[in-house]
Amino acid sequence: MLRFLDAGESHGKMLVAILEGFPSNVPIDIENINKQLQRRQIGFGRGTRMKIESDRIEIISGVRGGKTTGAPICISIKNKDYENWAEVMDFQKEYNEKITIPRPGHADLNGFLKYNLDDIRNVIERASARETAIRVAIGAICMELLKFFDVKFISRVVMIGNIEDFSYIDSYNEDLINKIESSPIRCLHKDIEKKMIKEIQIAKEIGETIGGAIEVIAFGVPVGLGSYSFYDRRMDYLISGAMMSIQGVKAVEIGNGIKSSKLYGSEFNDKIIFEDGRFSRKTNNLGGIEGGITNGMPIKVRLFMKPIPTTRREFETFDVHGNVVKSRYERSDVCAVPALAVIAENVLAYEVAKEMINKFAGDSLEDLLISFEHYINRVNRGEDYGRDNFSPAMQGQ
Ligand SMILES: Cc1cc2nc3c(=O)[nH]c(=O)nc-3n(C[C@H](O)[C@H](O)[C@H](O)COP(=O)(O)O)c2cc1C
Ligand SMILES: C=C(O[C@@H]1CC(C(=O)O)=C[C@@H](OP(=O)(O)O)[C@H]1O)C(=O)O
Repeated sequence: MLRFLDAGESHGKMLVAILEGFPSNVPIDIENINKQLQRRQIGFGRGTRMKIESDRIEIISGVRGGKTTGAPICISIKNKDYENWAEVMDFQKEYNEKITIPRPGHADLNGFLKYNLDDIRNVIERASARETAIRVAIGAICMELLKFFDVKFISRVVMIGNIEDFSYIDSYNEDLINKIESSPIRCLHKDIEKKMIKEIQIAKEIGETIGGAIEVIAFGVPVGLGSYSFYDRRMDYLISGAMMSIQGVKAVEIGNGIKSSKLYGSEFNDKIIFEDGRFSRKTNNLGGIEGGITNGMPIKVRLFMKPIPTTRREFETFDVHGNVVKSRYERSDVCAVPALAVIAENVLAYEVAKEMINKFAGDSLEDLLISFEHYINRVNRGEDYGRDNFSPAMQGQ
């Protein structure tokens, strides 16, 4: 079973993670991981912190001679900003300037009360979305594995404030990807991109922040990941939980889930097609998941992100002692929706890789591929594919 643990504070020395259960012999090109980290950092609307950081992964264990060994993969990403925070973050010497004014919308007040702290700084440090950098690195390692199964991802921004671009993408296409990757806001259409940028600029000028939505699609995921047999094996449970755990995400839609409640069953169902010995679907309203199991269509997920909680615009609030005070502002992103798209892509890669490893259980890449090939031959059977071609265990039954 694939799993990971991560640790690290936003302004601490570094972020670290251990990924366990990853198969051996998977080539790891560190520049591919760094590319994902870099993609997460760009995007119109980010604050000054992203000018300080230039995230790069360091591999500490589990990879040797360019390939995974099957041992736990330990990775880290340095926080360059630590240099400016060494005194504040010192693990021994207490820092005297405590933060006592919680920001609504952030974890500040709840974390302060829950952990019986005397400084909101301790909440901020771990609640921060800085943690998404290491999660992207984990997902990027999973992408290195998924390449062997031809699983590919597209992510883009579909909404900023009131500006929408829900145009339909049904296939993996390099041309589309180039357009998205060259857009400062990961928007597919230039005219809409301009309007989205304008929305962010207006928010910034008035000291406000703004949210939006993204879409991520995984192409090439085979039929049969996840299961209906138990709630926590359902693919939609796994994906939506992982996506909701990303800071600022307030809603997850799988396929055209929101529209579904307005349609008749026969309009919404994705009709079954059987052609050239393969099953597929006429449409993909369900976003590639039925009964908790992938159905071979692209997995399509939309995430809706609230506006960033920290605003430059001042307001009256309460400090932790119950005194009326002015709100506190240091620095902040105005919009992080483009970054969310990249995060979601990598978070989805982890969930898909985890279920691929569950389904095609093997300790090495070669074992996984043999199991995968056997399975794909079985499910994509042509009309002449008889029972004898099933696994040896089933022959003669
Ligand atoms: C990439 C990214 C960057 C973010 N940047 C900020 C930020 O600069 N300031 C801020 O207050 N919140 C920021 N957030 C959102 C907060 O981390 C988040 O709202 C907070 O941790 C509370 O969690 P919740 O919104 O999931 O309840 C960011 C989120 C993401 C995904
Ligand atoms: C550091 C990152 O995002 C941070 C997420 C974040 C928050 O409150 O979630 C607050 C900001 O941090 P700071 O207070 O240092 O400016 C963002 O920059 C990152 O994405 O790498």
